[in-house]
Amino acid sequence: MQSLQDKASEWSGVAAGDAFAIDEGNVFEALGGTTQPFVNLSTNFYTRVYEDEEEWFRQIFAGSKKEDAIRNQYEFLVQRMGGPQLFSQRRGHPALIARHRPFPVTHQAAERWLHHMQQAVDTTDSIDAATKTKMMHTAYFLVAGNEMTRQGHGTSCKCKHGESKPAE
Ligand code: HEM
Repeated sequence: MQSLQDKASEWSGVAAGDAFAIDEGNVFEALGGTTQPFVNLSTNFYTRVYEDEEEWFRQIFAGSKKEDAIRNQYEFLVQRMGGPQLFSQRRGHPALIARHRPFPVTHQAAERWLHHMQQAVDTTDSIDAATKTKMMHTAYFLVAGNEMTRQGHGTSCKCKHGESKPAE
């Protein structure tokens, strides 16, 4: 039987090894050991989300204040990229699948999320090119993994996430 990781690779177009490249070094330290690059990235990302021209997408985030969403995300990213455990200290275990259960994370929403994250990553100068690629690989992989744990997703992904990846 195909493992969850194999499926995530197939659906996201990202090899499992590439998805975990983020763990090869300490990204937090490599970017200077401060929260600033992650604050910049999350602010950039959520500014795009909260100003999205697509109302159906904006609505998914309507229950959260932008500043709170930014903080939740950057604290998670700092921790995931090898920095202090800011997210867990304040919010507890990340449990991202459970935390996303209240939201309609449809395939279309996942595509839109990735689109904004790609744009945010591309326009955040405090992150170097190699790290940008690694971060997006991980994001594609996570989104694919999240999708397949959702009920009712009986068909496999027909779109090629890999095609919209940044050039390497
Ligand atoms: C697939 C598309 C996704 C959608 C539509 C989505 C949507 C949301 C929404 C509506 C929230 C609540 C905002 C808040 O109050 O913090 C949220 C929170 C969050 N999301 Fe996502 N998300 C997606 C993918 C991801 C991915 C790939 C990651 C991992 C990098 C992620 C990480 C987080 C984190 C850390 C939080 C804060 C959770 C908390 O503190 O309760 N999300 N997301």
